[in-house]
Amino acid sequence: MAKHQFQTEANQILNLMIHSLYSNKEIFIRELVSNASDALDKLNMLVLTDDKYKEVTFSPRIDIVANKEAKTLTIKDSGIGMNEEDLMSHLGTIAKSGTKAFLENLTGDQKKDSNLIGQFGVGFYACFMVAHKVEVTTKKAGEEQAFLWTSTGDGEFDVENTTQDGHGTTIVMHLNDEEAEFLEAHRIETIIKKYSNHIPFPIFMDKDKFIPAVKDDDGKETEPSRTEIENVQINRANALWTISKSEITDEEYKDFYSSIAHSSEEPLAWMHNKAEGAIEYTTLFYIPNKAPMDMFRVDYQTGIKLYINRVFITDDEKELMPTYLRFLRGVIDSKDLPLNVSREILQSNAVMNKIKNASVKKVLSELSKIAKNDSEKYDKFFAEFGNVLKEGLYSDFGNREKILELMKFNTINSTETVMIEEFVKNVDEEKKEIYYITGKTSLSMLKSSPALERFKAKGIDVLVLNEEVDTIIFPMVTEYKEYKLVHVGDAKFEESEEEKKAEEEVAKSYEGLAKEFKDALGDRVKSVETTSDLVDSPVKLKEDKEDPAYMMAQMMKQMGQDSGAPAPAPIFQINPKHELIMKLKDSADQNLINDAAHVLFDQAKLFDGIELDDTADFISRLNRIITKAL
Ligand SMILES: Nc1ncnc2c1ncn2[C@@H]1O[C@H](COP(=O)(O)OP(=O)(O)OP(=O)(O)O)[C@@H](O)[C@H]1O
Repeated sequence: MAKHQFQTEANQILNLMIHSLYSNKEIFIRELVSNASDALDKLNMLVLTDDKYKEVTFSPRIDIVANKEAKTLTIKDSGIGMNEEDLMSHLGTIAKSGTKAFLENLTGDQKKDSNLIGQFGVGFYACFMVAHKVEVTTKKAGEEQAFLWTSTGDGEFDVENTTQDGHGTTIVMHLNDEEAEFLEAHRIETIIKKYSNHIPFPIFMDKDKFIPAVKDDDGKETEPSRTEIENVQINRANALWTISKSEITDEEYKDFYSSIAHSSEEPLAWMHNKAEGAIEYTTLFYIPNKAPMDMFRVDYQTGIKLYINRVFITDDEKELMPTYLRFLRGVIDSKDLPLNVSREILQSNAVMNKIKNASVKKVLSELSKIAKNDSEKYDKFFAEFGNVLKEGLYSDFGNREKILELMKFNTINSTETVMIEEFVKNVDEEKKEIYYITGKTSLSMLKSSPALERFKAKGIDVLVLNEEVDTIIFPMVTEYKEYKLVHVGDAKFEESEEEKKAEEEVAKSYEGLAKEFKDALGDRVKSVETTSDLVDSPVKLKEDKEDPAYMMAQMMKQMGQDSGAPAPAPIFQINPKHELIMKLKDSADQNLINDAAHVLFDQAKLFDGIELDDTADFISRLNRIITKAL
């Protein structure tokens, strides 16, 4: 017998199972049955596609045996099984991507952490919530040697050779005294119906069967009533997605979600679609209630399982759906793909691509239906997944218009978010320009940005995009139908000849102050100029989009890289109609002009959500100005 230590993260999860998580213990059955079902899926595919497994018989079943005397619960499957190497790596270390995120998100608060466990497939280790000792006997299909893995969950596990008739895995859990409920047939059956009713393989269990008394013609009892033990199938074992929609109840849809998403929460919505025609396929997609914890990690786990004619192929293929729909959970099943499809083939397979493209269109149109018919639900969806969906605006050019129509926008004129179809109703029909502002600041701050003043003065509504991703994505979105999307900084309004002339004159009369500001600020600004865009604010910053450094930085940003180079110097714009600027023009106090140039520049940066280089300098200059004013 060889003793081994659990890897650190495995140990942390184990400790948590044993000492912290007391609510919703029943999910350990879901987790083990789901592993058994995965093991059957894997063997099914190998038997059908790999000559090495030609001799292996595939007779799929899962058995649950409760032994009240010995206080053991056993879950047995006739799946792929594990060899020594599998046992060591799968049941001793944790390689799952979500694990780290799970451990990082733990709060130490029992209640909150119990909820987290629901969002996260806890896997095999969940059995230690109810058992003080677990024995796994297993033999891999096509191999000779069987192994026994034993652990009491105290940091170590043993692996030794053993014998076993067929291939597959048997897990015996020695239950803690207070967990006797999990030995009751009706309790187990309820749990199976709740979480595992629609896994595609049958689950069997012994159940008491009541045999009524036998009576003769006179009504005299010839045989007393008795109970017999009968081994029965306790789940429906039908792949839910293959059943027609009208025959599936909401409860069944929800239960299936719970088994495939390992979640105790209800899904927000589901979409079940059967396509018949040149290519036949079925999809069943769910939108979860909450974003998966690993959604913004590069190593996120996919939630779509691919089946080929009901044979499970993979649940680890990120190409099945575009990454901006990575929150979806569900199934794609098609008869029209080759069973021995490899990952490379899958990615370039024309049938798969057609299924993928049609599925994306379907999901987007279903989302649009929800947005129209159930705005409350849609708002919930958008709050959780809006920023992920937004990624589609640059990664899925073909569906850009549809994705844009699924966005919810803040605008300067509305207190609630609006959708673009609504928004364009108020856009000038001649100019056909949709104006937007982006910035990494709070919504209220961005709404009061000086750059919006001329729009407010003209009563023109503007989309206010204050998420960091917006600053990267929206410069790439230039059109919506016949409308142009224009950044507020690039918007041009027609001016009469007189207006232009007047502006030129104003600019001339401010040349002196502009030069003094430029001298004071040096390389921090590219140039200083007057602007007619401002109403209430004295100054604002403008990016010089012609500057090669700006273009370079923008390109790097779009590729998701930070160039590390300092941001290119902006153009500093001053408002000649503002009292402060007018007074500075007439001032002869060079020190004051110098301080004001710095304070105003910093003020403009703050409005744009840019951190100050030297806050102490800003404060001391501001204080000097105030002192002078007193
Ligand atoms: N009954 C089984 N038969 C064969 N292999 C198994 C069985 N149970 C577990 N395993 C192996 O152990 C691994 C770890 O299982 P665990 O339940 O901890 O995580 P998982 O199933 O990979 O992830 P998740 O629970 O999130 O789906 C599995 O991926 C599988 O390789």
